[in-house]
Amino acid sequence: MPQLRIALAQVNTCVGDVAGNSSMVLEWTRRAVQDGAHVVAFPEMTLSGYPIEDLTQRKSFAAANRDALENLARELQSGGCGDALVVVGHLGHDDEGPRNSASMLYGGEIVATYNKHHLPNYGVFDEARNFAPGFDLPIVKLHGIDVGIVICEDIWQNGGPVTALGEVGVDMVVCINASPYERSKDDQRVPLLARRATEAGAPLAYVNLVGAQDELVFDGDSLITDAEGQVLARAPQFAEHLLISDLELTAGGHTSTTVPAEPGPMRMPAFDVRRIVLQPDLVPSYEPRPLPPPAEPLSDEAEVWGALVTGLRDYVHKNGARTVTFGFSGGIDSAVSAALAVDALGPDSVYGVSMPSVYSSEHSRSDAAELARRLGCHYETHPVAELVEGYVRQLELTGLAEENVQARVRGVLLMALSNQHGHLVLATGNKTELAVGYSTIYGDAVGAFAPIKDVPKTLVWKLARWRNAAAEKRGEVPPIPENSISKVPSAELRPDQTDQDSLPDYDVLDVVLDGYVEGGKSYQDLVSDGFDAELVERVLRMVDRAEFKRRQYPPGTKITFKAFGRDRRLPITNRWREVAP
Ligand SMILES: Nc1ncnc2c1ncn2[C@@H]1O[C@H](COP(=O)(O)OP(=O)(O)OC[C@H]2O[C@@H]([n+]3cccc(C(=O)O)c3)[C@H](O)[C@@H]2O)[C@@H](O)[C@H]1O
Ligand SMILES: Nc1ncnc2c1ncn2[C@@H]1O[C@H](COP(=O)(O)OP(=O)(O)OP(=O)(O)O)[C@@H](O)[C@H]1O
Ligand SMILES: NC(=O)CC[C@H](N)C(=O)O
Repeated sequence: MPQLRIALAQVNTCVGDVAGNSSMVLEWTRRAVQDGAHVVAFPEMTLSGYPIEDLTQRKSFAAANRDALENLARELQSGGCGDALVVVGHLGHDDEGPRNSASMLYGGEIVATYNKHHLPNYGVFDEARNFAPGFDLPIVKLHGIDVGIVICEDIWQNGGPVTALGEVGVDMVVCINASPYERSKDDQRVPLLARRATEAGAPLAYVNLVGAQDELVFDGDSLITDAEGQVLARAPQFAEHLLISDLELTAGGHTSTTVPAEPGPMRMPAFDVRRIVLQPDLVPSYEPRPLPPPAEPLSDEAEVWGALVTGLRDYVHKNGARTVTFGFSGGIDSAVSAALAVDALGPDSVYGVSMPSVYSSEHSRSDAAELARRLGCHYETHPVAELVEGYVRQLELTGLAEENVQARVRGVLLMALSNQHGHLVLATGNKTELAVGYSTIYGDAVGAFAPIKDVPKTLVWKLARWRNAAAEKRGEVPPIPENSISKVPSAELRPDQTDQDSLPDYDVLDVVLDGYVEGGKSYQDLVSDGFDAELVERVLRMVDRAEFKRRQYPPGTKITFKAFGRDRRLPITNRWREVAP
């Protein structure tokens, strides 16, 4: 039976760094070829990075991609990798406009290019705005094996190129991806891949991007299934990885180049099938190796933690910074943000600041200091009482105006430290606070990046407990002081304030928010679910009114199905309310 050694290069690219991304392809292909790989596949839009948004409109950027691709083909050949089929994603451009393309490089040439057919245009994706769809279906025969190529969304829609490949006949499908992480996404991906492999009647090799780009995190989790959809090999999540597998493939001797005509919206117009033969019937002789054991999927909390660490680390490093600073209040949000920052950047890159006001409790200082001690990060104290008093006296402030000045003075101090020392400022708000507008705009909401902005408050506590338990299991000191987890949450902006003075209990609030924001439920749906009508009305009003605050909040890592921002785009000026006033 013909054998093919395939390498899936699960790499971390950077948007716009065409030269760096090309060097990465060269280096990883060399490694794969040294290990005997015949096919090496890289993720979607490897040369450009993903997503590139309106960079697609820059002809100079498309030209740089084209030059890099041609150079790459030559350099692979001169570097001794010319006998491997290298599949690489890049920005294409032709008479129809920008394309989301995958080219196949072999023998120093670009032997075929496939343009993504299904362009996702929902949630965080705007590909119909950015690309023209493709209808070419190149199938490359290497060592007698027919290899078909598709790109990410092509497997998420019924019909289209995978159906067509199944009908004309292929021996293997390579799917290159930039599939963003969200909780439980692999519950969808794995059955989906199984369905498409069955439809194509061939094994499916799925290579995904890893790393983060602005608010999106790509988890990797590349895998290979057999023709029945059984997982044969699987790469770990949130780590670069070269997954090399020997596949026993049946050479089907397919010759058809026409997809049987079958009317229907998914099949119009027909695909232009082209078969390209690279090495007629040459089957290399080599000793097949057993498949590596598939990587185990992570638990829910481990997966979320991995996503948050990756999102923060790549945002900081890819934007040229090394250090971060933010307020350590002794509360749970800043404690979890600090543990994440230390896991992402190392303790020497994290600068915690305690900024007590006249209303700050003793435990806010001692818990913050204990957090810094456990994490081994930098820590200093800058009291804000006198600075706040200056504003209060001069402007004769009272009530909420006085409360918010405390949060704003802290914001000013952090921005000053950022300017002085070059740290990025982190905003520590969680998804629940963002939903209901429970933060002070230009106060605790200042920052470059908000690592937990898509994490509901109840999940923040769960993650804190999980992170501490994981440390204990490894024989390490749990990073988060128990008191920060168990204390009653408070903004400490006035005497004896607690979050529950202004908000419903977080356990209930998070369920209502999940229904309204992620589930898209109406007021009536939520009342029918059994929630108190007055409570639902109050929560929905808070959410609707806070759009202006969310729009000005810093970017942060998406982990849920519907994160605020690109996933949920609402007008700021908006008089529509779910419940009539
Ligand atoms: N549509 C709109 N577009 C743009 N701006 C709009 C606006 N509507 C109001 N505004 C402006 O927004 C401002 C009011 O918002 P803002 O100043 O934030 O004040 P506000 O939302 O009234 O109060 C902040 C709330 O967050 C709580 N808080 C503060 C600090 C930390 C925490 C925490 O737990 O982490 C919680 C605090 O206890 C209080 O309940 C005003 O200047 C108003 O003019
Ligand atoms: N005394 C303080 N010293 C330093 N930073 C503070 C202080 N109080 C608040 N902050 C900053 O403002 C953010 C908002 O905090 P606040 O205590 O008002 O509410 P919170 O949402 O309960 O957050 P946390 O759980 O971190 O306390 C904190 O996460 C912290 O970064
Ligand atoms: N890059 C893409 O086409 C991604 C879309 C796809 N539905 C996914 O999330 O995996």
